[in-house]
Amino acid sequence: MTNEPTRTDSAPLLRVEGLVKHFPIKKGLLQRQVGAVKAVDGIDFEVRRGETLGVVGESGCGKSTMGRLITRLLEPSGGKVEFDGTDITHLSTGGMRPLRRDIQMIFQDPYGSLNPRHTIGSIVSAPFRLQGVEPEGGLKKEVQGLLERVGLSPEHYNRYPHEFSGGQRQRIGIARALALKPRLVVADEPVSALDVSIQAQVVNLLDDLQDELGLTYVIIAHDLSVIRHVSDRIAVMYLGKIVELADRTSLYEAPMHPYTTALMSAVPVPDPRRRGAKSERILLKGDVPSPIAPPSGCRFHTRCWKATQVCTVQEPPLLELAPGRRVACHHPENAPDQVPGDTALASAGEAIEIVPATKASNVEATETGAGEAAASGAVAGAVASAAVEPAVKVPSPAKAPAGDVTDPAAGRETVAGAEADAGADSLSGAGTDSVAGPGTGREAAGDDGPSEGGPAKGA
Ligand SMILES: Nc1ncnc2c1ncn2[C@@H]1O[C@H](COP(=O)(O)OP(=O)(O)OP(=O)(O)O)[C@@H](O)[C@H]1O
Repeated sequence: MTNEPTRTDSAPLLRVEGLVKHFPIKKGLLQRQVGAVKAVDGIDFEVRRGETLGVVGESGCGKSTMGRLITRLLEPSGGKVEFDGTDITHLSTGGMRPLRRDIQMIFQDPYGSLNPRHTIGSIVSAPFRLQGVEPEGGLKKEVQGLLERVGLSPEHYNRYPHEFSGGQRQRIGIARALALKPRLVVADEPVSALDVSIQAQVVNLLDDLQDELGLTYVIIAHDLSVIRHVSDRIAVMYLGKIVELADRTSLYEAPMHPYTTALMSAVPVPDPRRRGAKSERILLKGDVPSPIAPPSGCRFHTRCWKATQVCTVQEPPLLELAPGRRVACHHPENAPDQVPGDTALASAGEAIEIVPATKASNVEATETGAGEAAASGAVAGAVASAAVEPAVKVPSPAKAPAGDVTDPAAGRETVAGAEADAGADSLSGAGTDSVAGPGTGREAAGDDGPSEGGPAKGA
């Protein structure tokens, strides 16, 4: 069943160079452009065949926009997207149509992305209709086979989305995305709208399908426990930039970018016997700056405890500081300082607060609802024995109380959001079913079909 690569195995399936997406901000009667939201601001990476690239970062850092750019649901403002050697950056709707079979997207909100008036059979068979594909044994048989493959019953063919639990609806979305045997699947927060008890099942299903179908994944998530479980390599994003790109083990064991270090210190330890091993967490103070006017130099310098003068004026390039590890930082952790002896910023000492991990977990639990539960319960439960404990080098503590890390989602309304691309045609399936934006509602744990008990990736 594995899809055959059409080019040499060593060439990446997806290559992204200098990718940019600026959403124009328009004002007044004449709708003059007065600025831009720099959602994605020059990123480079590649995705190898058969791997899972995890993309992580705080809300508003541009993860979803990046996902929509590489699936060409959005038209890039600059840079290049190459899929299997073909430049798809500015392909028209018609030009993209044949590639829709190969590139699919799974969305966060399993309910909003399924048309409530269509039966499951009609939803999952939409990609075949849109692409004019007639499966060998007939459409119904093929769709029922797909339903079975994602852990649903073929009898569900004539039912409607509202009859299913959140986890089951996400399985339907996955069946639709996989209908035409794509080669690249971009999943945007595929489990974050699900109850934590269901998350592990869906993550394991994605894992199994990857092995079975030879899929390449880009999985976008803000939950580091989910990312740790699914990814081979991980890209960490901050304010429209990739600040670190590394294999999973290196990233979790010895993060190099201070932002990654702070993120990793927040990862709960799933094994209760090892909880004591992690005693401190780095809380970043201050808000994420606005992507309309990001800070000069290194975008993270306003919240970084290692920031020096050079960080305010010179943007650090994403450099390979160790084999397979790219980092954009003048003063990385676990690597030689790139600008030794530079004068520290006065604000650096106040940038963070070090708190005991247990207190921090409580804060997180009340703020996000399920942070630790997700890790220790469902998803990371599957990898508990293989959990990597991040080595957090604790810098000198600051004194003032921690501020919230907030969503910079500035001015989404004020912006010409509708620019969101007439040019971007719908993904197959999503073309007939409405695709909602990120959902927030958590689904109650319901009957979620057979549970998956697949082994954890790399465990
Ligand atoms: N259509 C749009 N028009 C204008 N601004 C947008 C649009 N889509 C996203 N943005 C802005 O671009 C920035 C990046 O948003 P994006 O959704 O990509 O971030 P994210 O990391 O996926 O966050 P989240 O996890 O909250 O979805 C945000 O400031 C957001 O407000």
